[in-house]
Amino acid sequence: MAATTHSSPMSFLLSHPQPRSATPGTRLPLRPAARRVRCATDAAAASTKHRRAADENIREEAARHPAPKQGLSAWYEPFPPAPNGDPNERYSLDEIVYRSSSGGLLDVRHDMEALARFSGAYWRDLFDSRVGRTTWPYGSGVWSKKEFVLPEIDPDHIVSLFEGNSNLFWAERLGRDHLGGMNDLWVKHCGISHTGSFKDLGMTVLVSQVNRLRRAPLSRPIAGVGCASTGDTSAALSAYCAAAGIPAIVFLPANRISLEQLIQPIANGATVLSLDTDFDGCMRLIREVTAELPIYLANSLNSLRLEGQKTAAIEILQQFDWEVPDWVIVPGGNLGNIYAFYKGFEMCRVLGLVDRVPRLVCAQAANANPLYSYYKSGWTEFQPQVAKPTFASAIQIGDPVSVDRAVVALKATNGIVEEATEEELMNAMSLADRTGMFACPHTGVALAALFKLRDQRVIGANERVVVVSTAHGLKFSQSKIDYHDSKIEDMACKYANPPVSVKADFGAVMDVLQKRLKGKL
Ligand SMILES: Cc1ncc(COP(=O)(O)O)c(C=O)c1O
Ligand SMILES: N[C@@H](CCOP(=O)(O)O)C(=O)O
Repeated sequence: MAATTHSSPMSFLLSHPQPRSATPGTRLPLRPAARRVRCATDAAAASTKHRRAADENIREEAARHPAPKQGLSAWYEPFPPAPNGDPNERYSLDEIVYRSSSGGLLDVRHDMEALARFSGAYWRDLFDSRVGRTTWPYGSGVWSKKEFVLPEIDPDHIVSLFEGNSNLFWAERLGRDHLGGMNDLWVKHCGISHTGSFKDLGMTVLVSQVNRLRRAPLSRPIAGVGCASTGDTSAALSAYCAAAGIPAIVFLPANRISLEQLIQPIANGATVLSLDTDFDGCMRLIREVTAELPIYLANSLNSLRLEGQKTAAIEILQQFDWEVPDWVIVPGGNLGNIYAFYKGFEMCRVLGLVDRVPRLVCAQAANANPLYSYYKSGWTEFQPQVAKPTFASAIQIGDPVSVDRAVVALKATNGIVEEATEEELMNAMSLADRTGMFACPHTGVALAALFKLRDQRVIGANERVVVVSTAHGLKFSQSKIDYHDSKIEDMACKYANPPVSVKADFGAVMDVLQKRLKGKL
């Protein structure tokens, strides 16, 4: 489904004006008012009583107050445990290993007995006490749950941009006016985040562990960190590596990611390879390359990532004051995230922070729906596919690495898989925008699944539902431009709202406005 280039009222949106810059060599004079503000601020700072010495930073301060040792630990185990495999197969998180001895997936396992020495109420209170602080590293929504993530990592090794703590938005109008009077519909805005997607949550964990491995005493010879990407993993990897001073290498499918996503790793100084293949092809290549070169693999095949991503589930519980929603709807591509959500909810259940888990829905684009087809076959036959282009370009994935993880998550939560056509996902996204959001097409996929499940009466009007918004809509502005331009082949673009070209003349402007406002005045 290609959008056409042409001249129209929207075409001004296609050319980007150059930002104005000061003439090279000229220095902008510091205005006297600004100078005054600075002096006043300096004086205020001097009189403020610091918790730490003025020459100490928050990392150093944290090092002076080490958390008490709680005997917690985590390691890698085969996922799922192989029936005839070695029951003792496990690896330290300090090993560089992505696959079990039988070639299967790995999972990070926590010492649940050690965690269970503390009550659910203890963990709830601890996590609540850290929200909204700047104490290193707990100002991060991920590291505020450090004990459930990487309990043993030294805070000094953590690479964090204080990610997480994202908005849980009450979608009042969307639920009430467009979903049959739903009164408890929420959108978890994981994309309103440092690099504009939920990938930040996992990347802080992975890059922190790499940082630990590279530094003394482990001093592992890791030359860089690499990933294949449909645009969001690469953005997150590049930003966290840049923050840590670690080289990043990203493999991108040429012409299949948005311009905004492409510029992110370029700006962050990553080595960007644009490859003439799709995401699945990039994934195969990065796996081969990381087996040959000392490049650490950052895709969610590496289960470290999911430890960070699972904190979004814990955060949702926390934001509802530890009440469990009825449904959580997650758009799925490589399928790590749906499992991460399950893992976060299940860990809280097992440790007594809550008493049940929500039902999960994984939503796929119909053009890239291998999990949906698998689900529809009654989980009998998984067929990888060549995914077709979709406006939800970050989930154009035909051979997801975490398919087995997704099946575990869905079976354990009495979950559902839904799909959305291009028209359904773009309409759902655009309708959500009309109620005050600025959703990305992937969120459109999840919203379209909700519309279907409401129509089928699977989800009730009074149930508490959370739709996970995985990326910021601004990363996908071209798809919105195409939609509002109504020039997408075979799509009615029901909610298109193009700008109106009007002569700069009072009468002409009045005519347009009167027509628009007819019956509304
Ligand atoms: C914006 C966005 N939404 C959803 C997904 C799906 O997540 P997962 O690959 O973990 O299924 C991805 C990446 O695949 C993504 O970038
Ligand atoms: N949407 C992802 C696809 C790769 O997923 P990952 O979670 O396995 O890294 C991306 O943005 O690259």
